[in-house]
Amino acid sequence: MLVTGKDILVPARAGKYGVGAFNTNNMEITQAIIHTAEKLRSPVIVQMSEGAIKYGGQDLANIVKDLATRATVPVALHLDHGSSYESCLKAIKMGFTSVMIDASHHPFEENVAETRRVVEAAHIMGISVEAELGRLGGIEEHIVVDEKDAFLTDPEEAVQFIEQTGTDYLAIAIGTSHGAYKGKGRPYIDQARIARIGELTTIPLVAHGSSGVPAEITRRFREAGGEIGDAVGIADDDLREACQHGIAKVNVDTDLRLASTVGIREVLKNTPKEFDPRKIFGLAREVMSQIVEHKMGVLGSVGKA
Ligand SMILES: O=C(CO)COP(=O)(O)O
Ligand SMILES: O=C[C@H](O)COP(=O)(O)O
Ligand SMILES: [Zn+2]
Ligand SMILES: [Zn+2]
Repeated sequence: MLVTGKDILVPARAGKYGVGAFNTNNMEITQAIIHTAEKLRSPVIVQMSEGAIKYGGQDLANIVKDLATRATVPVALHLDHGSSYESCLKAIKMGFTSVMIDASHHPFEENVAETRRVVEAAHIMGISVEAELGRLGGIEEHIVVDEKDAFLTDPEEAVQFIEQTGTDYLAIAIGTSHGAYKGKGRPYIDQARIARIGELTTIPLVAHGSSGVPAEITRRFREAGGEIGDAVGIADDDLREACQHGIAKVNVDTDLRLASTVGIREVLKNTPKEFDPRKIFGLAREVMSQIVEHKMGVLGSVGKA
């Protein structure tokens, strides 16, 4: 069933488990996400970035909505990193049940004002809202922040921000970053900061940049002819702990990108005569489903629907 993000995330925060918010860009990714959720009786969030909307538009949103409506587990369709009020309203018009307004690169007061505007409009239509405070390290789609200049979310500011905006859930900067290169060794994730923000707040918290970049996937990627450097992601144990402290929405895109490319590369490499798209995208869908299954197990959302 198609529900709002709040319907899914409030019980997750209360029950101390995380719900995967997976980015989609096509039918196969959407199927891997929603069919796996159905199989595991897990709630799930399917998200589309503005880039995904540019690529797949209403066609893709309709695929998500259709699968969500026919699923018996709760599914939300969420706008990832909405860059403006207009972008959020456009997504709501397309049938999204949850939107993110990401004004985190603006000064605090402007972030509050822009977020408030979105919250007021979205709530009239029964849609829930994610906002962001603090900056992720690494590369965001709208801003490049040097690792050391990136600033993490201040707990007291988070409390003020939530009070002043009425946002339903809040993305916090805790050391994670987008993409396949999250640092060296075991990337830093500030558990004490999550715990402090968790103590001071009651709304669900959101972790961006939460792909695990599993070694087995990068190994297969290379083995099948792909080129990737010292890729590293967030450890499973770190995500488990974060969910104990208040993280309820866990964003994953990179892992599915890698998994689909591994599937496609393996078919093309191992069967050079193959040109049936169902074979080529079929394995990609299977590898992505395994990633989704693993993540749901780690986050503890299995059986919660
Ligand atoms: O935060 C994300 C989408 O908003 C995705 O993060 P990853 O790059 O770690 O998958
Ligand atoms: O956080 C960003 C997501 O990984 C989406 O990336 P994208 O804008 O390239 O679709
Ligand atoms: Zn951002
Ligand atoms: Zn993100």
